[in-house]
Amino acid sequence: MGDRKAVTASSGGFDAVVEHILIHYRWVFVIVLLPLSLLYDVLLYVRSWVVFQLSSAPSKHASKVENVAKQVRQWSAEGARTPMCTARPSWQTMSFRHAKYKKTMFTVNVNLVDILDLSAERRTVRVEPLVTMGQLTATLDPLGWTLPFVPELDDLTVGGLVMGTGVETSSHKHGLFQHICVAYELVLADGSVVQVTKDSDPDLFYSVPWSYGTLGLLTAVEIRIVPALRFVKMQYEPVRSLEEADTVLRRQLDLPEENEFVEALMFSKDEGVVMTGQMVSCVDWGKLNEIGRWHKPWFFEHVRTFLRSGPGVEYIPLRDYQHRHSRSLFWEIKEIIPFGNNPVFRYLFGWMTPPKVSLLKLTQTQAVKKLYERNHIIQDMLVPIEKFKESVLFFDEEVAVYPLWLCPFRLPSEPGMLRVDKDSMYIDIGVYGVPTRKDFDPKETTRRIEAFVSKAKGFQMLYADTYTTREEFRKMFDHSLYDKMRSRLKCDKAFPEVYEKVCRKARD
Ligand SMILES: Cc1cc2nc3c(=O)[nH]c(=O)nc-3n(C[C@H](O)[C@H](O)[C@H](O)COP(=O)(O)OP(=O)(O)OC[C@H]3O[C@@H](n4cnc5c(N)ncnc54)[C@H](O)[C@@H]3O)c2cc1C
Ligand SMILES: NC(=O)C1=CN([C@@H]2O[C@H](COP(=O)(O)OP(=O)(O)OC[C@H]3O[C@@H](n4cnc5c(N)ncnc54)[C@H](OP(=O)(O)O)[C@@H]3O)[C@@H](O)[C@H]2O)C=CC1
Ligand SMILES: CC(C)=CCC[C@@H](C)[C@H]1CC[C@H]2C3=C(CC[C@]12C)[C@@]1(C)CC[C@H](O)C[C@@H]1CC3
Repeated sequence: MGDRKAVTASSGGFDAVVEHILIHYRWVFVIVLLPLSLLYDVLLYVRSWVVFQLSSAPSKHASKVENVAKQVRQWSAEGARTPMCTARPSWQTMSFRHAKYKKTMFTVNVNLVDILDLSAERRTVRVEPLVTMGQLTATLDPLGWTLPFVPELDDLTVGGLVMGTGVETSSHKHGLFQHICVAYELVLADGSVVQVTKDSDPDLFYSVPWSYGTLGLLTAVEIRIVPALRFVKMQYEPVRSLEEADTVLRRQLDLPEENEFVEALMFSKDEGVVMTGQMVSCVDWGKLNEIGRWHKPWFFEHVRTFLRSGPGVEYIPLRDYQHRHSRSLFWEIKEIIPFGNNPVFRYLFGWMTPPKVSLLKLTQTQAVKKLYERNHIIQDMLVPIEKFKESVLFFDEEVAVYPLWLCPFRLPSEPGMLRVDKDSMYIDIGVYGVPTRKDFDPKETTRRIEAFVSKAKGFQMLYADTYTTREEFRKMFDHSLYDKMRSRLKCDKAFPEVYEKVCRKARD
């Protein structure tokens, strides 16, 4: 990775040798982690299986929520000395950083991990906040239902996606994760439990998304579901310039009835592949590609082959499609297991991959962390689709990291943090990897990118590092409804402001 030598040379003697081994041979440790990751998943699986067999989750939900409320009352009885946050340890979460505030705040156990109810009539599923995307697709897809879209990475939780955000390739039709949610159950700062919908309390309903747990503790979410078909018919269309990428993307976005899924990967600023897909129940068996099987190439490498072979069509099982970037952690896995896409490795060990993000986070050493800090960027920027070309060129000048993930999404004009004047089409530009520009500086470069995005009327995803000042942050995100709700719900002492949770200073 990038500047490995510089980091290694910064220490001397024994430390330098250890650091060298940890950085250059991290894959050895990661391979040891693989069976542990698998064991972790198996234990979760057994636990969920037992819960399902006992059908115990729905009947226990109320008492688990009461336990959350009891902790909030206890916080108040103890004098409300420090603000509250969830007790979920930082290493389990889907972001590179660890939240410092977990060590100082009053932590509330929100240990709610089950799927509660599926209603075919209402077309919704009711879940607890720690239910993961992997768990939901494994449950819903075989029953013939699925989420309108499934944010990638199996271990993303419903709570994190509601309080943060989620975006995927059907977002051009369905919007962000908040737009497929119809009701929230929350424990508020006074210990009361409320059920909120768009109609019952619009102010609270619209201010929950992007509030990062700073208005209340989420204990259940009702999410829309749609009928699931077994396969996705995929069309791959290579593009040879940014202009062409823009034209093809817009053409495909103009056909929402035909295209359930729209996504693109740019492999340089002039070369990429636009992918469109529809759910189907019949396949041309000769074109079936079960990309989720353990020995299959990493999905982004598979996509790259269409640059050589030209346009193509194939069929992918639905769940394999929904988790297509999970096995390669988008393309981050190549920094961790450089030979992971080699067929020998895939056939022998592919069934144990990916290593769990949480275990990678838990076991990463200071040396690796520093290396990532200095030579790596993980950012998602949400910009109006009109700014697409300009943004890719800007990212290219600043970091030139490829592949670049492009995911268009619809942003309705609604109250809340993401305020737009009219319903608009945006695009998520995801940059994950080692910048190849020599003058990359984690802070200064990110600040320039943030300023560009803000000027373009865009938004930064906040699981990533934000270096904005409080004023810049408030300019990017509309706080008017949020401030009103914090005052109505008396959040001042109970929860920090969003900025205090997401700014770079709040994270290690
Ligand atoms: C009808 C039905 C009802 C169910 N009801 C419930 C329920 O009430 N409560 C419940 O918790 N589960 C429930 N499940 C989920 C069940 O536990 C999953 O089907 C199973 O856990 C997933 O295993 P898999 O081998 O199919 O997927 P895998 O391919 O092994 O899992 C894919 C990924 O999903 C993630 N994952 C899978 N299951 C879990 C989990 N339980 N927790 C965290 N991550 C997970 C893992 O990270 C893994 O990487 C239900 C399933 C069905 C079919
Ligand atoms: N495809 C996609 O869209 C992807 C999205 N992401 C991002 O990852 C994050 C989700 O990761 P995940 O590990 O699931 O979530 P996290 O545990 O990181 O939680 C994210 C935020 O939500 C708050 N939160 C979570 N659950 C609750 C709850 N029950 N009550 C109150 N607040 C809660 C957390 O508060 P606290 O700090 O108090 O714990 C935290 O501030 C999101 O920010 C998402 O945008 C990442 C990768 C892909
Ligand atoms: C699709 C969207 C919106 C975001 C995808 C983001 C992911 C690529 C990152 C989210 C968490 C990241 C972490 C890592 C790689 C990139 C993510 C998966 C590591 C695994 C990189 C290696 C480190 O040692 C641990 C990191 C944990 C978080």
